[in-house]
Amino acid sequence: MDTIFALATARGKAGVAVVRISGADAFSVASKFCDLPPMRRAGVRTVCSSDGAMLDEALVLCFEQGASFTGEPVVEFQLHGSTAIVSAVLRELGNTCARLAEPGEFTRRALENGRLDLTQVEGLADLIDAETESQRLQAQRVLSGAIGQKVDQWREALIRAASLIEVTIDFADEDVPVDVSPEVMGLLEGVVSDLRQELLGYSAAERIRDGFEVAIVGAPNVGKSTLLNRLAGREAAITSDIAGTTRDVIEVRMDLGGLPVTILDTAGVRETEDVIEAAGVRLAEVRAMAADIRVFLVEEGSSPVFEPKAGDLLLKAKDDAGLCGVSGKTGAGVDQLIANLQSVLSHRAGSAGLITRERQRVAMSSAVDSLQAGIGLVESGPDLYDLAAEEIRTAVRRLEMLVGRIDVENLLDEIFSRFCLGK
Ligand SMILES: Nc1nc2c(c(=O)[nH]1)N(C=O)[C@@H](CNc1ccc(C(=O)N[C@@H](CCC(=O)O)C(=O)O)cc1)CN2
Ligand SMILES: Nc1nc2c(ncn2[C@@H]2O[C@H](COP(=O)(O)OP(=O)(O)OP(=O)(O)O)[C@@H](O)[C@H]2O)c(=O)[nH]1
Ligand SMILES: [K+]
Repeated sequence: MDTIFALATARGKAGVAVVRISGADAFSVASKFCDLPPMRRAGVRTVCSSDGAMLDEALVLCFEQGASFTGEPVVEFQLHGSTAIVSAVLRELGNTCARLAEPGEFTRRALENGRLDLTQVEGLADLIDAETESQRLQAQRVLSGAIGQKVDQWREALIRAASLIEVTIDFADEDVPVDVSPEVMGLLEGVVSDLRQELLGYSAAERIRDGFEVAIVGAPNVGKSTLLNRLAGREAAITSDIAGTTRDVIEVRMDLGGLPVTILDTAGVRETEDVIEAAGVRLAEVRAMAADIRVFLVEEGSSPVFEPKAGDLLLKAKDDAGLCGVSGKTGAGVDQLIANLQSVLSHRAGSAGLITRERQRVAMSSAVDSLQAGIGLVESGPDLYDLAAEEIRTAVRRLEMLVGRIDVENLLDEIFSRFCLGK
């Protein structure tokens, strides 16, 4: 396998830039640039090009095979974070037998060497993307390997269930010594109930990953864009006293007490002859209905533009004193609105479980399907035990796919192409 290298830190000026080399030839490649310090002991070294010219005074760090992030021999050059130094070092590395890594290739090697399972790889990708506290905590839980640990327990229970059944099949026409079905049913039902519990936490976890959506809705000119701008702390949307100003859906991403939230400003809802405005109104309704919460701005004496759902907030519009509503203009009531949104959303976020991706959900729910089929077959009696065992083995395979132990080659390109270079 090739020895690879890449800049591991972000491109551009920085205090320090880390260039990582991984692969069987990492030490011989790196030793062309300087003497290598002992394993896992940072050493200050003058890093030189092949013609002996100094490139940088750097910290150098070596990791031995089997005890590095990738599992391969790894060398890190911790350089001054100068774009010129980084370019020179990468150029010189290109003249060795090593080649530039593809995005995610270090992590791919960590997966191939069993340092991480596939869910951990996904957790790592989410950790790199995490922008809020809830995203960080969720990604770290997944990166810790918690899903893999559960899969190991479930797998053990299912393999025991399958082997109990198989013993019975082998006894076919003779007298079966004991009825295994109670124990088998107990094992299968236990796993199904655990899997169902995990599936219940998916939608909240997926929200934490992608962000919750809050739509501001109301009649034209009630002050939706002004409120959005107040929440965003900047002029994200055009405001004016002309009704029908906003036509597209305007999105502002915010960190609401650690939760990722996208606030949507939508077109004011009214009957209109203007075809473009009418299209905006339809879009507003569709997006607002799909959001997690709607904030209705309602003027004195009017009613909400459409039926609120449970958990939606109804506020008096343009309540400049903030007595029972909100004013984007003065800011009155805005802190209370933020607190209310935060409380509703953190309640929903609280039900998040371990699985955060559609791929993981599909693997788990197809395992549940097989196990339910298996349970039905076990209930029908020993004649169908061979089919039941087959369903249980299918469920085991689904769980092994979940952690990437089997059948994932076709998923990897897709997963790793989204990684940044150097990860
Ligand atoms: N400089 C640097 N910082 C970094 C990384 C890196 O690669 N380089 N990481 C990259 O993502 C993260 C740390 N991840 C790592 C995970 C495992 C090992 C490692 O060498 N593990 C060995 C030894 C453990 C030990 O010393 O106790 C092992 O598990 O056998 C290194 C980095 C974040 N910070
Ligand atoms: N007094 C008062 N005026 C406000 C408040 N919010 C907005 N306005 C004014 O009301 C007018 C409409 O505000 P916008 O924020 O554009 O209203 P909108 O609901 O986004 O309007 P559309 O995009 O047309 O649906 C502007 O002239 C604002 O300055 C408020 O809280 N108090
Ligand atoms: K307006």
